[in-house]
Amino acid sequence: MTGPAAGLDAAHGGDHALELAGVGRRFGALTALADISLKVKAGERRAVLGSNGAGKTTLFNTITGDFAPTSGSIRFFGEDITGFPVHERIRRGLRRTYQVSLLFAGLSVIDTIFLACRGVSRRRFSLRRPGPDEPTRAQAERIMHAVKLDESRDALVGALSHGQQRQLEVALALAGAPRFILFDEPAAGLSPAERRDLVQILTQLPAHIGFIIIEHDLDVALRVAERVTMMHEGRIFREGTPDEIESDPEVQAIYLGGGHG
Ligand SMILES: Nc1ncnc2c1ncn2[C@@H]1O[C@H](COP(=O)(O)OP(=O)(O)OP(=O)(O)O)[C@@H](O)[C@H]1O
Repeated sequence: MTGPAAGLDAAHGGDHALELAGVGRRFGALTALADISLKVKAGERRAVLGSNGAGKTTLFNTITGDFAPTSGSIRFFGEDITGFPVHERIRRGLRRTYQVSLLFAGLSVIDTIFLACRGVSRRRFSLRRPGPDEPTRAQAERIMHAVKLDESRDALVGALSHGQQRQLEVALALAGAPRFILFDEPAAGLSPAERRDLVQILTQLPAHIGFIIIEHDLDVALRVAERVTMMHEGRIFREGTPDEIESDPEVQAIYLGGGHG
């Protein structure tokens, strides 16, 4: 094995952040996910692509615990989390972002990030007012810098551009000590300049934080991911490097709408 994945194998003793074995999810008669087996190494950056209704968001919901799978098992850093509630998965370092914004318009950027850091810290139930040198304040400042929002530090969330709000959502996923993040279409609705910022933010995340990104913008997905998993009608039908996926005729036929390049 060569490239970034080889180093990861050595560094993590072959450990996987995520291991899905035979995961399925039905909604009544509809099979949204069928027999999904997927391994993502610790620190790996993976894109999951597929047309509308392929099952990508359902896949995220089963990993986070929002939906229980109807079959199969899910391991997170070796631990079977299949039956765990959402908060137990968060406690172990799993994070996600949503397609639809869940931000509070009336809070400032720094307060939003601070509260997110506080919410996942062990001091969240403390009755003492946090002081100016409280460690979560410093963490909030670092995260704000990592998502390029320094200049909007005291702006209200409702006054941010759509792109800045998406950057803030990435910040929320970085609160606490994330080990793995699920990004659900973070580039949706962004301008070309905002997309470039997002690519930079994602590629500059600390190396130990792995992620899966669902993204319709191929340019973004293939630039930030080391490996790509293609889904179609609830199943995985291809996995490979961005180059392999981009030049695959079947991928082109199904996902890129024909044109066997
Ligand atoms: N809560 C639900 N109840 C019933 N059916 C659902 C539910 N969530 C998803 N589905 C169905 O499961 C299938 C997969 O949907 P899913 O949202 O996972 O696809 P997707 O690949 O994320 O699509 P998109 O790119 O449009 O977000 C679809 O047929 C969808 O209608």
